[in-house]
Amino acid sequence: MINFTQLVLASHNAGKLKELQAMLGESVHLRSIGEFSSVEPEETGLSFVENAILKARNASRISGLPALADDSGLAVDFLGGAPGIYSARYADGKGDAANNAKLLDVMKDVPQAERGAQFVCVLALVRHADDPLPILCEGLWHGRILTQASGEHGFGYDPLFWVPERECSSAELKPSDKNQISHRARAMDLLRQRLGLK
Ligand SMILES: O=c1nc[nH]c2c1ncn2[C@H]1C[C@H](O)[C@@H](COP(=O)(O)OP(=O)(O)OP(=O)(O)O)O1
Ligand SMILES: [Mg+2]
Repeated sequence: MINFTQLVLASHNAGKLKELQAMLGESVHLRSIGEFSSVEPEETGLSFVENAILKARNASRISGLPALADDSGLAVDFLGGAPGIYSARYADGKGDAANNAKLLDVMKDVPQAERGAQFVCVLALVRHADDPLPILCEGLWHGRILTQASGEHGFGYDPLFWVPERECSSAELKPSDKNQISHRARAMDLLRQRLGLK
């Protein structure tokens, strides 16, 4: 049984921490791995699943506690699923603004009908660093890539992601609304079911 009062989030991304903590509610306190180490592991996997497990094991090893990791990204149909697991590194580690500028540029002549994309989130939970049976949950969120940035909320590619069911960008959604329908919300819903938290 996992002691949830001491669950470590294997992420250095403040946006993820905020969203995941809001979804989990007050019963579980997520501690950031940043409290234990500022060194980020190299994400050497070839899939979201591999990177999520790698990050969870690393955080559990460093903290000595059960760990939850989130590996996520944006898969653009026109780009054959890129940037995918490389979403955070799309503009060579120059950050969200540079990633977004590069995506807008690459997609600038692509017609509406071919601008489909999905956000992907894989959550991995390990009870300890060598856990042979990580819990894995995946969530997808379908939308389209906008031709210009819009909205101030969220993080990452949110200003470029059109949400058809709400007719606005992901960065225009109230955080509490994004947290009900996003790829991360879907993955977290499955995780809560697996853990018997709902
Ligand atoms: O809801 C989202 N809204 C907008 N953008 C998002 C979202 N979810 C993931 N993304 C983007 C951000 C980053 O470019 C990449 C995740 O990369 P990813 O390696 O999983 O996270 P990260 O490096 O920021 O933090 P960490 O690895 O420490 O958890 O996908
Ligand atoms: Mg990362």
